[in-house]
Amino acid sequence: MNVHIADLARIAAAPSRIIAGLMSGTSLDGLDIALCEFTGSGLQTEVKVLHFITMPYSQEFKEELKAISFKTEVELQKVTLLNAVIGSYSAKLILDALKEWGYPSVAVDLVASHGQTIFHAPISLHHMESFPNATLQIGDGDHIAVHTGIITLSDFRQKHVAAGGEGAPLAVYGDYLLLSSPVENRILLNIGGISNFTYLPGGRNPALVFSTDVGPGNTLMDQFVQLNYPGKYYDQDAAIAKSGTPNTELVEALLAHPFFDRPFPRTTGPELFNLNYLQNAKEAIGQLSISKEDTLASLCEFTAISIVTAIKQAIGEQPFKVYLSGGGMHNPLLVQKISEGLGFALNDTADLGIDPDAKEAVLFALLANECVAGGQTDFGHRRGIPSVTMGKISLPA
Ligand SMILES: Nc1ncnc2c1ncn2[C@@H]1O[C@H](COP(=O)(O)OP(=O)(O)OP(=O)(O)O)[C@@H](O)[C@H]1O
Ligand SMILES: CC(=O)N[C@H]1[C@@H]2OC[C@@H](O2)[C@@H](O)[C@@H]1O[C@H](C)C(=O)O
Repeated sequence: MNVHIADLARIAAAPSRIIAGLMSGTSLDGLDIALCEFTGSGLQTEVKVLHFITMPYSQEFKEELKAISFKTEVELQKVTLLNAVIGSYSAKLILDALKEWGYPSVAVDLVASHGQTIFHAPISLHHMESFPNATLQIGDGDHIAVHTGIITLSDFRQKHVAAGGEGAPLAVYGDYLLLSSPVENRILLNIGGISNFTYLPGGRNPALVFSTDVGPGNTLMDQFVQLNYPGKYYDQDAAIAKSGTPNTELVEALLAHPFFDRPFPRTTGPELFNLNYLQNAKEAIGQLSISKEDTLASLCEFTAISIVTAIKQAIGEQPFKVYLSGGGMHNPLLVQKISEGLGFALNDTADLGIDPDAKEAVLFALLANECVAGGQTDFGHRRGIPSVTMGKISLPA
């Protein structure tokens, strides 16, 4: 038997596993690494996050990623090169993080790598009837396995698409196993570049849970700041948005897109929510000279309204709690507006034992744990939530 397959069988059968989960989202700002210890699988899964770090990308690397991301036309040679580079760079960042924590790489059983989404193309975006839903994450797992010596699982979204989904959101697979409650109705709201939530009705009925993207989280605000305030990456503590006033007509124009009428679950990305989207909304209302402050205040208002509307639509009249995660939970104006819209204060996933900044990296570690040591959760025959395990396995040699 191949020694690595024997190793994998041992890891799968062991009572616990150490898995490094890796996530880099649409902000292109760095690689989140969560070193996790798992025991059990399925609804018996228990996870302890041993260490978490965001390894920031250099400005140069961010620019390389930006040049090939979310555009219909890019340099194919660059995509090919970066597929290898992101893999080997991720391996270096994992080894650097392990060194910083004083944790030996031989003690890590598996790496679970999301890769970098460079284009997300559900049918609702491309509208080409002869083509399916599709999504592309690069940063090949073989490079990670070879350079770290650790068995690596990667490219989690393709199985979801192959089985009829849009390749996202995958959050439901982890949120259901780790964070659902027998009694409390929960919304787990992640505000990254794109915002998404998981609906977890109390009682843990897998046939009722789902995750959906809502629309933009930080991405429109971040893109606007990066273009208009050289040297700034985002509107820290919402200082700029707080100094402006939302333009009601602009907010309404931003909300007037058929994406917001699509049924749950729906998915999207910066391919749709970008500065052209903002420009089109300004043109639609014939107001091209709205101040920068008012534009940012409007983007914040729009983001909050789209989130509140989608949550209310999902939850109906039941009592529920909201648990936040993702970088947007550090934007005080956005959180205040969501909280006002819902009429109560919001919790975050730390209240459920998961560091909200680490949550998505933990999710991919959990998907690897299920792939190797667990199995499929049966969500029933539902659009957008195929009952599959995900991840491709790369051996180190
Ligand atoms: N103090 C703060 N004030 C305002 N916004 C903040 C603050 N801290 C973080 N943010 C927002 O969070 C963003 C980073 O969030 P995060 O890293 O979750 O995004 P992401 O990696 O793209 O997520 P995803 O993978 O879900 O797309 C920043 O770009 C900014 O918009
Ligand atoms: C295609 C893709 O990379 N989608 C991401 C993105 O970032 C947030 C949102 O859009 C979500 O759908 C997804 O990530 C999370 C981790 C998910 O799949 O649940």
